[in-house]
Amino acid sequence: MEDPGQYLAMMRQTAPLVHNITNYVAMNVMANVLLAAGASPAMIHAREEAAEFAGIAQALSVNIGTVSPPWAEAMEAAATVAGEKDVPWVLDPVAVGATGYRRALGARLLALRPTVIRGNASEILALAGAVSAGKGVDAGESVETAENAARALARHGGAVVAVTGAVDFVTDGTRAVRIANGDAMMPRVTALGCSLTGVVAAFAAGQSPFEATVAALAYYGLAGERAGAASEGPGTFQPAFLDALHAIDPAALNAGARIELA
Ligand SMILES: Nc1ncnc2c1ncn2[C@@H]1O[C@H](COP(=O)(O)OP(=O)(O)O)[C@@H](O)[C@H]1O
Ligand SMILES: Cc1ncsc1CCOP(=O)(O)O
Ligand SMILES: [Mg+2]
Repeated sequence: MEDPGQYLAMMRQTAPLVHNITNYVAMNVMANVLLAAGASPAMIHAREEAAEFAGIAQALSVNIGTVSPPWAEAMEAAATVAGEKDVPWVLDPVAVGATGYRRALGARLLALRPTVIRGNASEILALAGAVSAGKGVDAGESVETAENAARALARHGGAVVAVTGAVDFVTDGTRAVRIANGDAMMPRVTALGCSLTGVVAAFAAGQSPFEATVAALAYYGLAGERAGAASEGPGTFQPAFLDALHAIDPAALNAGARIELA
């Protein structure tokens, strides 16, 4: 992709209102990540208002990390409205293969046709119906292992599918790319995957989902590289990562993005 920076520029210009139905662990981290990137996050999960709010947001992210039945109801209602109103929505199927409850909810959310699905390799494999070796919320497989599952999910559901890990993979079922940006410290800090899903939603607001997703992943990985170079471990990585998200501009993204056709 020639100019991922243009998608960052447009996201910042729009400063989209991103509605997130996320988990207790990610709530604060994700809101700070979205603010640092230049979006406006709102964490709203009550079933009494989630659908209404999805209709006024510019993008929605749905994350099943600490889901329980009332939240699941809110997720399904919000995703339904997003579909009706052409609000792009991104599914983060956290630990979807771990329990029958999660597998069933994952299937129901998939049927509501997310615009983008972003997960680690084990989550994408499980969502596609394969057996996976996920360890709770953490991946047990390499990204390459899930590439065929990602292609099948994308072709079947019409979503852009992003598998993240050491080298990320994104496909819309026809096109596919790999993004080599990132830092090995990122999976050692909780909620950075969840927060990435919110950033993908922000980029997808009013922009072509495949290109927006690729640009968001390169931007996020580049911020991880900068934070890794500026920190000494998981503790200092977190503030350095927020600073890097804020500091990276479109020119820096174009210079640092490592995107290749797959
Ligand atoms: N080993 C790694 N090296 C570099 N970047 C990584 C590595 N593992 C994950 N990342 C990056 O961390 C971010 C979150 O992805 P991931 O850890 O796969 O999500 P999750 O936390 O949902 O499992 C992505 O930007 C991804 O590229
Ligand atoms: C630890 C944990 N437990 C339930 S949700 C959650 C956060 C997972 O965040 P991420 O997938 O971004 O690492
Ligand atoms: Mg995750």
